[in-house]
Amino acid sequence: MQKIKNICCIGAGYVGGPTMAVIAQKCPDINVTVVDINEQRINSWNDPDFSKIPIYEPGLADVVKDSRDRNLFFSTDVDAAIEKADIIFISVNTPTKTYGIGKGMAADLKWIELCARQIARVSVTDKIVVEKSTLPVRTANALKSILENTGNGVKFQILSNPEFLAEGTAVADLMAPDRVLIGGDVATKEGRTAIQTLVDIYANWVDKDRILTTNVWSSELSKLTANAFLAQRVSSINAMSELCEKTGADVNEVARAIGMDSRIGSKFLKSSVGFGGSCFQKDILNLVYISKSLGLNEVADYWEQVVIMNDHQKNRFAANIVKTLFNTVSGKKITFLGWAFKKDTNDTRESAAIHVADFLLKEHANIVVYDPKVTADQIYKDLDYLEGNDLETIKKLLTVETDPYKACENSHAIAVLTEWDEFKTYNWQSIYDNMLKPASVFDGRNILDLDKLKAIGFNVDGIGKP
Ligand SMILES: NC(=O)c1ccc[n+]([C@@H]2O[C@H](COP(=O)([O-])OP(=O)(O)OC[C@H]3O[C@@H](n4cnc5c(N)ncnc54)[C@H](O)[C@@H]3O)[C@@H](O)[C@H]2O)c1
Ligand SMILES: O=c1ccn([C@@H]2O[C@H](COP(=O)(O)OP(=O)(O)O[C@H]3O[C@H](CO)[C@@H](O)[C@H](O)[C@H]3O)[C@@H](O)[C@H]2O)c(=O)[nH]1
Repeated sequence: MQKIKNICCIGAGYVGGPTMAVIAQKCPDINVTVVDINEQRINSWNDPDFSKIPIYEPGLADVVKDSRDRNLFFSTDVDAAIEKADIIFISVNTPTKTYGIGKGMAADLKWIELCARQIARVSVTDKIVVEKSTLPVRTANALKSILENTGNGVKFQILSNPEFLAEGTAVADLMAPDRVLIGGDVATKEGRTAIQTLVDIYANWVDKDRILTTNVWSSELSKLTANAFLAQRVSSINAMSELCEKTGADVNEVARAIGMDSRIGSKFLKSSVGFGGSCFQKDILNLVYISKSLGLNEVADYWEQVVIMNDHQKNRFAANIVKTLFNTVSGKKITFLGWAFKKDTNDTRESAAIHVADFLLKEHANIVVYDPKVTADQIYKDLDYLEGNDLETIKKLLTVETDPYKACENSHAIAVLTEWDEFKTYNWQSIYDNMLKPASVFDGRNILDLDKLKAIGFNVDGIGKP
């Protein structure tokens, strides 16, 4: 078996950065170089102040501190890292296509293909190429064709090793994963050897029973399937939340009751303003697109409903704010607590907050946002790309505060968009005293004690609450 000395990871994002930091910490004999074309991002990873690394994840700064400049390196020199690597992880973004065939559905594989062509051009020794990005099933075929047809005659083995970490718990998930999935060419000896090489790396800290090996297509499809199932649970409980509101049932009680059935399980049953994040919607739409492309229309429709339900949930949360505030929010100050798509991350991609803000801005509301980890710059960027929005107007209507109490002052209503723990510990009496009356709270995460808020004098609205 080949002794692995150098690993390269292309893409220093939410997956590449944390994943490689953990590999470097757990495998001190291997040099791990994470490369990216985004110079600013690489500079932040190399910042002498570890609190300034570009991704906020509990525990991540310490892991990076442990290995950086010892056997963990961040660089923009992609060619050099590829050249010396035995294993290359591709961990670049694969967002939904915004143009051409498959627009709004298919995964955009532009960056994946660029990586493959660069690996082929630069490589002068045999390499194992690992798909770490989430990819449509059968992408390994396209990679193989590019690597073999544009390369220098060296041999490539392609593995699929999807990442299952969730943001906010990335380090814990990487340290103790439920499973590590490795797909490869099980039909050939070289394929099996490549699979074993990657198994051996993970086996440095992951129990062998949790390392699963499959054929490459099963591995690629399992990633999309896992996200579809997880998102489906959220949409399912959110669908029930609307029914709860109409019938006097409480969605938390329903979730608890069904979750105690061991066949259903209690996780991922938290009703919310809707799921966000860069993965769920993108991956389901990709699954829908693949199914449609294969003529499986019923399969496509089944999964598309998960996204349709999620859009409905975000819309009805925003519409309920307007309705409750006497059918007009024009000129009214509404405070958003939270902007990130979930707690313990500074990631805002597809956050429900963006959608709710867009809805309320179209109703001419004045919005003030407080989020403990998201910058004002990021918030404006998130709104800038929405169709029909003009940033100058938005900046007049939406402001960002770094003090939550100030953000709530003189406001008509507070909407909780992210489940940050600190929101639970605020002095809600003092917040109430400084708001306009009637003062409303719309808890899009069901984290606040609504009875207590009601006793203070707030009008309260939770998700799926009678
Ligand atoms: N974010 C998550 O929690 C998560 C979890 C599991 C899987 N995934 C999947 O992992 C992949 C990466 O996701 P992410 O959230 O880390 O994305 P990201 O946007 O945070 O990072 C991707 C990085 O790749 C870089 N990049 C793009 N093309 C490049 C090229 N040709 N050469 C060098 N660098 C290049 C970009 O500059 C960017 O910094 C996606 O396929 C995603 O679906 C994400
Ligand atoms: O009961 C729940 C659970 C989650 N959510 C929301 O769902 C979204 C996604 O949450 P989560 O799955 O925890 O975070 P992600 O970082 O998006 O992780 C998902 O997407 C990743 C990218 O593919 C996968 O690797 C992970 O396994 C998968 O959980 C967030 O907006 C959550 O607030 C709920 O509303 N209710």
